[in-house]
Amino acid sequence: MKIVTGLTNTAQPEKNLRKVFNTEDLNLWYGSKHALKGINLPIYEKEVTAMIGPSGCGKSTFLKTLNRMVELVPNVETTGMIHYRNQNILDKSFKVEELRTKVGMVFQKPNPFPKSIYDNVAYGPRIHGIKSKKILDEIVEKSLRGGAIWDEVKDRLKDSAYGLSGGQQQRLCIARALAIEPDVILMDEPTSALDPKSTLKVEELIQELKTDYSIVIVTHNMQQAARISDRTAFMLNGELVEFTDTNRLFSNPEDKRTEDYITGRFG
Ligand SMILES: Nc1ncnc2c1ncn2[C@@H]1O[C@H](COP(=O)(O)OP(=O)(O)OP(=O)(O)O)[C@@H](O)[C@H]1O
Repeated sequence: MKIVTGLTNTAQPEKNLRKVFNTEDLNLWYGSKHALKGINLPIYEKEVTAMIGPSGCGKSTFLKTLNRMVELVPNVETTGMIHYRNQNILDKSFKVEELRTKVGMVFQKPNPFPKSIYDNVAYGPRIHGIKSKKILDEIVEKSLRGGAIWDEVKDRLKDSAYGLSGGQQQRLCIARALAIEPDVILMDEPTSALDPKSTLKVEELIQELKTDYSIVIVTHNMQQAARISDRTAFMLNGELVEFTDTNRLFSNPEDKRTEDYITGRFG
């Protein structure tokens, strides 16, 4: 049975890979709503991991637990463990600021700051105490190149970021995330507000970025997961139903619920 076409990625055997994150029996409640139910999920280094599943299944919630952003919502309770490179980030003694320097995030809608292109990218490094213009110039250029947008903006770095197209703004936001030299980049439906051409550019960029970064991407688009990820996690009603090599998940899923979802029977 061939369900999704265009499968090109074959993930490496898991035993050869290091984990950047590993969740153990992770549960999360929004008040009385049990949104994550006993999730055990490893995120491997320098891979693209896709999170798929129907609306409301907990994909974004899972993503936001990885940088502890979910704690900004009132009445959230989390149990279990989230290991980030062998430290439990849910441990009371763990400093969330440390995590923010290691884990960057790109959101669904491009959200540049109301600042110049240059200042958007220099923002994070400045917060981390970098003052030297020369060093900031270097970081800005390197990050914009990394975000595959340098050539388009190098002559207008002092212009407002709001003057860029939506697709350019999203690549700027990726460049802004790169400027803090993260270890992991979390992406919450990063192309859902973009046109097909910009989507393609961002997808190509994600493929390039995995050489240096570990990426977790939430996507509604199964073709996109199939195109760009090495491994895919399918969630349903707060549970992790299946997590495996993307090729395998889309061509030979183990769980009937995964098969029903990827063949479009629900969701
Ligand atoms: N701030 C919140 N307060 C209460 N419930 C919430 C909150 N955020 C999310 N939820 C609930 O938690 C569940 C998981 O939501 P989440 O946004 O993680 O799902 P999702 O799979 O990312 O959905 P979508 O694909 O629609 O973005 C849903 O039932 C949602 O209604």
